[in-house]
Order: sequence, then structure tokens, then C-alpha cells
Amino acid sequence: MFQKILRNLADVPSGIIPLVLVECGSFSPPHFAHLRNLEVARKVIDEQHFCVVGGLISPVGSAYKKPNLASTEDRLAMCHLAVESSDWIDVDDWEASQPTYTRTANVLDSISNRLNTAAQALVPKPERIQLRLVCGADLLESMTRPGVWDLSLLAKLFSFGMICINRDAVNTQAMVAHEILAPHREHIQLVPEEFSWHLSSSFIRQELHAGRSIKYLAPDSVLQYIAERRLFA
Ligand SMILES: Nc1ncnc2c1ncn2[C@@H]1O[C@H](COP(=O)(O)OP(=O)(O)OP(=O)(O)O)[C@@H](O)[C@H]1O
Ligand SMILES: NC(=O)c1ccc[n+]([C@@H]2O[C@H](COP(=O)(O)O)[C@@H](O)[C@H]2O)c1
Repeated sequence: MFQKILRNLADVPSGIIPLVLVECGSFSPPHFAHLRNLEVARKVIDEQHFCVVGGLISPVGSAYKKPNLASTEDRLAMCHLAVESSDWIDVDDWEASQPTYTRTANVLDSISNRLNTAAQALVPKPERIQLRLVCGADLLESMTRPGVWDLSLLAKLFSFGMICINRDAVNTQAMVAHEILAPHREHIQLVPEEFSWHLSSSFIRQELHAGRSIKYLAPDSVLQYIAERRLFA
């Protein structure tokens, strides 16, 4: 567990805080924008006197009951394939393995506890590893919609900090000014990525359903897995 991260932790210069980026989502299927978000966030954080030692993808459990969610087994397998070639991005299976839906704040809590316990067993007196939630702007927007997020958990969620990347035409400045998000403004870092993908898992599912090619939208290993199991046909 956390092997890539623990390996990278050994290279963190003393006095620099190690940090892990966490991306939560359905990943049904994972695609290049998911991976690119972590790359973009890493660049931003590395310029801020932190050292990014890892990125974790945490697929939501099947109890989330989102329409078109592939099985937990298939989503985990595809996510593991998607990060295979990375020396810093990994998959955390814990959230997907829970029998009931786990709120994102509690997912981050679990990762933080398990990760720091693992680091303590390895490194004498390690710096505490910080986490940041990485998301697209649609996730930020969903927080302003009543009933989607458990507002009592938002303070806990934002105590970890969030890096939010442009997506489609979401007005992120307006979002952070919203009465639900404004109290947490200082914990939300907006990343104005010039390059914006009009790419989503829904689009991939739609193209597959229509019998069209999804080549170059996700890593080849993921595409091969989808084809072999005839997912989303
Ligand atoms: N094109 C994109 N640009 C920026 N962020 C993205 C993009 N696609 C997904 N994300 C982000 O990745 C995270 C995980 O999203 P999720 O797994 O729900 O993907 P999705 O492509 O939005 O899926 P779906 O189309 O099934 O709703 C979220 O924070 C989401 O905002
Ligand atoms: N209250 C919450 O913790 C909450 C609410 C909505 C979505 N989410 C998370 O956001 C991620 C993306 O969800 P969607 O695919 O529904 O946009 C998932 O990981 C989901 O668990 C969390």
C-alpha cells in the first residue's frame, strides 16, 4: 500500500512538507483529463514550498449509485491500468471497498491516517504528510447546489485544502464568492489552466454506445480493458 508515495518520501529535503494530491470521483472509466488534473496540480504545489510525493485516485464505492457506474472491480482495474506508467500516481482502493457510501471528507481523513501511519513506520520522525483534494470546477459548482454535499462536513473537507482546475465554462470566481464556499475561500486554490479538455467519462460512454472510436481519450491499456470486457457497449 502507498508504495510509490513511500518511495518518493525518502527524497524529500528536510524542512520541506511532503504532500499528496487526492482525486475522488467515479472513474467510469478513467480518462486523460483525470490524470492531467494531477499533473497540473503538482506543478502548482511544487512551486509553493511543498514537495508532492504522490497523487492518489480514489474511485467511489458502488453504494454511490450513480447511473452508468461500472462495477467496482472494473473501475478499480481500469484505474490501476491508467496509473501503471506513473512513478507518483497510484490508486487507493479503500473508498471503493467500503460497503456504504463514504463522504469525501471522510475519505481524505482515512487516507491521511493510513498514509501517515505507514510513513511513521518507515521514516524516523517524518514530517506529517499533507493532503489536497484535486477536482474539476464542476465539483466546486456542485457544492453550491443544495442537498448535494453534507454542509456539516465542508469545514473538515476544506481543512485539507482544495485545488480546483477549470472545466468547461464554470465561473470559478463566482463559485468561491457563493455563500456556501466564501467562508472556505482561503482553502480553495483556483488553477486557471489555459488548456481545457472537453472530455468526460460520459462522453466516452456515449461514444462507445454509439459504436464510435474512443482512441486517444484514455490510456491504451484502459481502452483494451474496455474492449475485452465490452464495457459501456
Ligand atoms: N475534462 C475535465 N477537466 C477537468 N476536470 C475533470 C475533467 N473530467 C473530469 N474531471 C474531474 O475529475 C474528477 C473525477 O470526476 P468523474 O470521475 O466524475 O469524471 P467525469 O468525467 O466528470 O465523469 P462523468 O462524465 O461520468 O460524470 C472530478 O473532480 C472532475 O471534476
Ligand atoms: N458530500 C460529499 O461528500 C459528496 C457529494 C457529491 C459528490 N461527492 C464526490 O464527488 C466525486 C464526483 O462525484 P460525481 O461523479 O457525482 O460528480 C465523487 O468522489 C463523490 O463521492 C461527494
